[in-house]
Amino acid sequence: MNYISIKDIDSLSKWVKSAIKIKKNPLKNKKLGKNKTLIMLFFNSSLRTRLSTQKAAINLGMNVMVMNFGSEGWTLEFEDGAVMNSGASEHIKEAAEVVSQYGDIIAIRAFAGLVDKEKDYAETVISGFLKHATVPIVNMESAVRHPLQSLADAITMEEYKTKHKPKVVLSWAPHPRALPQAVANSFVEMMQMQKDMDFVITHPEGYELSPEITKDSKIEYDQNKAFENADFVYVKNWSNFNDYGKVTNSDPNWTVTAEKMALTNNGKFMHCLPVRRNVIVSDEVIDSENSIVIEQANNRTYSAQLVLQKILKKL
Ligand SMILES: CCC[C@H](NC(C)=O)C(=O)O
Ligand SMILES: NC(=O)OP(=O)(O)O
Repeated sequence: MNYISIKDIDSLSKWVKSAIKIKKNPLKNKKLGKNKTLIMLFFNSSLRTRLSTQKAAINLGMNVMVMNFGSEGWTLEFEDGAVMNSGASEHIKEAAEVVSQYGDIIAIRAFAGLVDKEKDYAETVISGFLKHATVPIVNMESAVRHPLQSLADAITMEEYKTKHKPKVVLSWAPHPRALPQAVANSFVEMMQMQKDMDFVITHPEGYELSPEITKDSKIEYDQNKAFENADFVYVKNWSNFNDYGKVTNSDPNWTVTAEKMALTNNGKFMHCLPVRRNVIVSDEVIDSENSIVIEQANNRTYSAQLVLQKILKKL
């Protein structure tokens, strides 16, 4: 069993309930991971994913090995049959097979390069590990998806929802750097699995996410209209998908302010973090009692722990 996409989950509602049960007694399965090793490979930076996933493994009694592959590992070649006479020192085939011998589960973070859309959306890096590794793979944010985040997001909304069918908004907000679409993509895919939620995506025209992700999800180009009566406002920047990897809009009118949150139904503010204060969201909003970003980050441990537990039980 791998965990690459939120769509690897057979029943989101059952997984969310299981995660909340784990949260109530996180050391219940402390022996499950005894003498099993989680290897975590980071091609990019992390705070929450690294610490919460390691904490989850510790809660299950696992050994953990972490490597900053991006700065400490060899440059990898992912193309089969490549003549390796330029930058790459090692082929993914050897790297994945060798790492598989050192651990029982491999978790990988490898962000989108935001240069070659085809390469990114082919999930080249994590697909290379999936193809050549001989142990289960967990996605800690790939080019296209961040399923540990979106499972934690689902857990958080379950904990905080106050009505049967809450309105949930995914809102773009400006950012000075080009960021991946992965978090937004996974949030959309998770929302499409929700049975009783009213979901809308809002972003400037031209900032549409991949249609293969959004499918028939509702898109509203007027942010204020999207915020009306919302119960959850999930905010995330992403770089342009159509003009791939570019920052073509940095309009501060999309920054989430108290005035915008006043349009909601006393809505909760959510963000995966890290967040650029007073660019993505005002201090007033993120410091308000309606902001649940810290508990949302806490739930990353239980999201990861449920995934690791399910994989361990199948080893
Ligand atoms: C969890 C978010 C990771 C990353 N954020 C940054 C700042 O690179 C992103 O936007 O995908
Ligand atoms: N939300 C999230 O994945 O945070 P990090 O990038 O700090 O791991």
